[in-house]
Amino acid sequence: MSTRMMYRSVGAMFEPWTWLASFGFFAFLQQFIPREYSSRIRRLIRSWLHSFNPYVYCHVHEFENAIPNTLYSDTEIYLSALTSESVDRINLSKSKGTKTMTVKMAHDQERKDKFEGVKIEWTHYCIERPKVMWTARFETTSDEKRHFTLQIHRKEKDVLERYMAHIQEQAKLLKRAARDLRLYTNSKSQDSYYLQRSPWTSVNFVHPATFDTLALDGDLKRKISEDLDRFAEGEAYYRRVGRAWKRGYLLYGPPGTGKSSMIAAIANKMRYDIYDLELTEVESNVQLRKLLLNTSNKSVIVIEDIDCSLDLSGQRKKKKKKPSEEPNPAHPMSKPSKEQSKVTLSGLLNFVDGLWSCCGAERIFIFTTNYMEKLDPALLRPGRMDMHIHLSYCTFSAFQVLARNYLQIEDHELFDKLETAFEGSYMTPAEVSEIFVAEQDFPTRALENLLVALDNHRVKPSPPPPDSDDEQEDEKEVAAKSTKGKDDQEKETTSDVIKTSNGTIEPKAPEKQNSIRNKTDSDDSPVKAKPKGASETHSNGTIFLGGNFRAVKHGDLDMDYAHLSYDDCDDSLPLLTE
Ligand SMILES: Nc1ncnc2c1ncn2[C@@H]1O[C@H](COP(=O)(O)OP(=O)(O)OP(=O)(O)O)[C@@H](O)[C@H]1O
Repeated sequence: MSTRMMYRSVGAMFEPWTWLASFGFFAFLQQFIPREYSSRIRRLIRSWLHSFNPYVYCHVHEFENAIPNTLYSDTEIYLSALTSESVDRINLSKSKGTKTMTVKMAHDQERKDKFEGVKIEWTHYCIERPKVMWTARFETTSDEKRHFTLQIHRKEKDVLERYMAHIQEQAKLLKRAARDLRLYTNSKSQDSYYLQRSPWTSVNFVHPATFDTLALDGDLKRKISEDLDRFAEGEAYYRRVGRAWKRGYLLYGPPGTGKSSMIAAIANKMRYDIYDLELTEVESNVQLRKLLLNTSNKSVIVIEDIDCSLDLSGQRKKKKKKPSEEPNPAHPMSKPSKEQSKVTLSGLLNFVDGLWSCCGAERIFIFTTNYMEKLDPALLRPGRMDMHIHLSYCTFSAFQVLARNYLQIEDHELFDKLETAFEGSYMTPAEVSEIFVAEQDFPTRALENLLVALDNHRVKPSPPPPDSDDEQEDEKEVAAKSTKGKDDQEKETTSDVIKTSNGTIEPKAPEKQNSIRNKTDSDDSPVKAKPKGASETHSNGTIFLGGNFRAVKHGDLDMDYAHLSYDDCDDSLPLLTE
């Protein structure tokens, strides 16, 4: 070790008190002076030395009373992420099965940091101590004691508390960013489902979608991103208001508009694992609950195409079977009928916001559907899904994101033509991106092909016919109820505007706009009748309405809430007038 290094490691980096101790000064003192005097001399020397030293020192040990000190690991993560030119040695490690490498500060390395304008210096120490292991062979091993020492000017030490809180916060974010994500499935086709200890099987989740690559209306993207940030930071808030720390999003829109991509982007942003729940594989409400209990915190629980997963809309209306028709569970040959063993709507609702859903924290539930109007209103009720996010056909601004990602162009002479062509055309982002992938090296050709394709997509794709008799019955029922009580019913609205919470009104092309609806507890008032063409602002100030949306009141059982459906929904739904 060079003299300079020696000086650094033993002297300059230690506080003066430690410096003296390291030279055995006090041991020497104790040998010649009686104990009571030596400790007094120690105290005097210490205060004398401190009066010269402008710094205070703070030690963060790896263990406190043999218990791991979380402040040490947070500091380690935080400091390892700080770039420093003075670093000449670092420790690298990687565990089996992880994709990320860990960078740690080596012994005697220092890092300089600045917080609120105050300079802070850190040094890492690993002190090796020989240790005898009482094994059969009397092995001698070494035991490392590690700690960080922080040096800060005496006058500035008031920032310490805030600084340490900042370190913990940053370490939390860094830990989250370094996590390997997993994608879980409950699909039985994987391995022998029943032989596994967990009802989920998983693979590493690596998906390139991010909020930057999502082709969405910029405003919508910002709103979702901010909502997620608020949620991630919301532990104290959720505790204060007495709500479970979870959030629900319903993504709806035609196929190929980015619902799955958005789920991946959300998981990547939050660094949450994804639990892709295949509802058709779940045999009972009890099994559904078990699946929920086996999910981890910080996770996204997804049910894709919820309208196709189960016949949720019809189940509540199914007639009760006569006792003679019910299978007898006591009978040895009796098998549960398909209907009996399947998940029910109430089972699913409990899964989302029942008591069991609160066992855990930081969970995001996401349901997706291509046909919002097929969903049971109970699923749409405020409090269940906090946000309804409409992903729709590609707009010019969404196209610009795709052009940047796929063709790496920000501008082009054909952009003006394309902007006009996007109006009144119904192409999904998936269709646009397919054209771009095919011509990825020829941007001009890609844009020309897109112009032709936009022209061929002037007719709006029609919605699929109702799936089942049940559905038609449902709709008839809704229609019958709607005409009965006209007083509290809603009206058709053909407004082409969206009113924002700050009062501005923006023109919107119907069905071409991604929209978002906040569903909060204050949002449960029935939709009032509105004159034709009116837009609506909810009591919570959230925008919604526009285009040819039609307000529909669900008079179903416990429904006290109305949702807004498309203008292209089944015409058997009555237009509601005052
Ligand atoms: N909004 C978007 N932003 C970026 N890429 C998109 C978007 N929408 C679709 N794509 C592209 O199209 C492909 C299909 O999109 P995705 O699977 O996310 O759509 P979806 O709405 O989930 O469709 P489905 O309802 O059929 O499941 C994706 O791989 C992605 O590349």
